[in-house]
Amino acid sequence: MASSSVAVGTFELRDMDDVLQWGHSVVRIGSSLRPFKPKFMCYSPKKVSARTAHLRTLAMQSSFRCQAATLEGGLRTVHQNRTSEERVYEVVLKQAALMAQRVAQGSTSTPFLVQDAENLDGVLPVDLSISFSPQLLKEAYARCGEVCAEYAKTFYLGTKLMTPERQQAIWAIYVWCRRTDELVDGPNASHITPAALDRWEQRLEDIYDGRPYDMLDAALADTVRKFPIDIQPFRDMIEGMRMDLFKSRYETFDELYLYCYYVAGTVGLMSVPVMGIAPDSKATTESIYNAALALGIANQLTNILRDVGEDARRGRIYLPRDELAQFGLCEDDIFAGAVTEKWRAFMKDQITRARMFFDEAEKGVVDLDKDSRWPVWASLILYRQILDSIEENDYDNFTKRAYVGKWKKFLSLPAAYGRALLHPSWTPILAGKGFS
Ligand SMILES: CC(C)=CCC/C(C)=C/CC/C(C)=C/CC/C(C)=C/[C@@H]1[C@@H](COP(=O)(O)OP(=O)(O)O)[C@]1(C)CC/C=C(\C)CC/C=C(\C)CCC=C(C)C
Repeated sequence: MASSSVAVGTFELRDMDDVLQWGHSVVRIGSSLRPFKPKFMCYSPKKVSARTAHLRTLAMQSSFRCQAATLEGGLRTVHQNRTSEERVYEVVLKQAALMAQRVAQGSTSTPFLVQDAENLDGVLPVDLSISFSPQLLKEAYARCGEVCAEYAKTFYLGTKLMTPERQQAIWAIYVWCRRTDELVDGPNASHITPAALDRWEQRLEDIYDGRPYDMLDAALADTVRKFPIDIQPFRDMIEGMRMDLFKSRYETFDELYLYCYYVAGTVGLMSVPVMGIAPDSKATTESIYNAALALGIANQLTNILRDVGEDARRGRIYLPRDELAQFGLCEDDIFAGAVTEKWRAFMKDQITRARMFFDEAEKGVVDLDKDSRWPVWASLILYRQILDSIEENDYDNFTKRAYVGKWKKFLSLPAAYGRALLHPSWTPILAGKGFS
């Protein structure tokens, strides 16, 4: 799309006001009856009480009004006076609007059909004239499944519970994310330049235009043709990899939040349209996307807290410099790697914040389609336990790698399965009884 406006059905969304107005009304169509107020997380773990939802909404809307959102420009456009969270929220709104369009058209529990794409003119850049050979696609998806099984065995097993269309789509997305990550984290990372990432982005555009470069790309091209997955989260993940090329220090949590969105929050946004929303969910599409975003952020924060020592040995510090300073710490303390009382206090705060993001994510899992809940719960529970393990290591994340042992992992699976059985309509009854 070349313009800054987005056509959704018969609507033309020109700026953020339009998106807010349209999004807030449309996301409530069908099963989504409760208006959703964006609840921004509190950046400072010290101020857990946070601002009121009313103030948050007002602040967000007035800042949105001041600056018409350039949706197409994504997050690369310069946005003054807005927090990263507000900027990322624009992307959430756009994804939710796309998905809501799908909800308005019928059930989300079946794959998005190609003919539905005609009703989203301009939103999904699909070329309906292109069709891939079914045999090639079968092989392509099978290869994606193999890669997924090799890198993420437990997660792969979880996807086996999903419908064949969904599991294949998740594998294709997984493989693209893994390959993107490998560009800056894999064996050839030292040869990767911004120009190489630009080429990777061009290849992504080609995937969306129905011109895949190899068979793994073909699987993704087929997936984005079947499901209402917008290109923006994919572009943003590449942007995160660009950030990793030149940035090795983070001044504030706001900077870190943006990085976490780029490399992990995006995964949540890509996954929701495939996983689907439970037909009996009463939640708004927007709130479910928000939960998915929160899970990505929580995972990435956990990853960062686990890998402090390893990252420091590569010259990288992801922990916000201003928050370190609040605890009387500086980057030399990280390189020295001493577990002091100051360090423990700092880590406790960081862990509290990561858990807040997990809590936010948990609220949305129940609203996913029933077959998709188990792998999400499994990955959430397993990743969340890494935080417990950092505590068990007495906050020594310089020399010890926090991990979840085989037995704990094994026991988490039935726990995840049990939670996945929870029905969206049961949550009001179970809330307050320790099941939230
Ligand atoms: C069910 C499920 C988890 C689906 C997601 C599948 C998927 C497409 C995963 C792609 C993951 C990937 C390869 C991302 C590339 C960037 C990256 C490496 C991010 C880090 C992941 C962990 O990486 P790594 O393998 O290096 O970790 P280990 O060292 O082995 O521990 C991240 C930390 C981010 C991963 C982010 C997610 C999995 C997002 C999950 C959110 C959802 C699936 C949305 C769920 C919906 C609701 C409503 C809660």
